[in-house]
Amino acid sequence: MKLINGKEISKSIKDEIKAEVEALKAAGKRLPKLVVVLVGDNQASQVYVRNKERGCQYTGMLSEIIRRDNNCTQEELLKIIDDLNHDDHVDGILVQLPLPKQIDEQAIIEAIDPTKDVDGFHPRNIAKLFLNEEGLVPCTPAGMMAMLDAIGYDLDGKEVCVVGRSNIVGKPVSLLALARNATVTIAHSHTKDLPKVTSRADVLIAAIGQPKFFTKEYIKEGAVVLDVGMDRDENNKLCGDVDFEDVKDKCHAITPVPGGVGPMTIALLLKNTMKAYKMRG
Ligand SMILES: Nc1nc2c(c(=O)[nH]1)N[C@@H](CN(C=O)c1ccc(C(=O)N[C@@H](CCC(=O)O)C(=O)O)cc1)CN2
Repeated sequence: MKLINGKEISKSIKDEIKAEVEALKAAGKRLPKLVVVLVGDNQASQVYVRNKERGCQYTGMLSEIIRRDNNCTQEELLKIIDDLNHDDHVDGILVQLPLPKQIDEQAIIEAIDPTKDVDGFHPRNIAKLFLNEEGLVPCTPAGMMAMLDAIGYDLDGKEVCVVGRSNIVGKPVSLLALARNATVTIAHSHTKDLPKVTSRADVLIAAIGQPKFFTKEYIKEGAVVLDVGMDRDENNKLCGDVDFEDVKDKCHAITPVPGGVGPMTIALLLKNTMKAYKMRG
């Protein structure tokens, strides 16, 4: 079994970005800037946002975090986004999800200038992904493709099963796999006989948010398993959707949690910020 090390792969992506930022600095150019908006006090979101800030610091990119409490209104947030859209020093805008219930997430996503939408969630960027056009691609799905590239795994003609149909992960990663000529199945909570469906897959992408759900009867011998889960086990320890210990000897390659897909999300966010900077000229 090959362990797909997200920490290592993400570091090499961050090092490439760092070199690009150093070249910009040496040329006396303006540096790329990411602004993250964090609303509320979700503990996990605080960690992810801190990691995003650290990622920017590592590469030398500029970053700013705008924090608002749980009572922030939709109007207040829309005003923040409008200001950032018009700020020429800002290349990337990211609103950390989830948002408090009084705020309509989709309205917020749609308010972000698509050229600064480094999450790749704006309908215009989703349309580009759908049409296989160049745009800003959601970070977690793009991170998984970068992991497959890093281990030299070609999706052409392979059976990929994505379990989970979220707008952030399941749907976009299915489109990316399709663009690489994979045969894609999207399974979800209404899928009948899930083990039969998943055990046909050369690549299983687990994105359902249920701790250690996927045991070895769900896995094809020699499969590649990408675990997007960020769950807590019975001892409150961080784990994925896949029962790593149970499946590891059946896989060709597998991502751990932590240290797998998560760090790739951050690296691809930095890559998108650099891309947005370059696109804006
Ligand atoms: N606006 C967005 N919100 C959210 C996204 C997103 O892509 N854009 N995705 C997730 C959370 N997320 C990024 O924001 C994210 C999740 C996990 C990690 C990560 O590095 N995880 C570590 C473990 C961290 C820990 O100790 O808890 C790992 O897997 O090794 C990075 C980013 C929802 N919201």
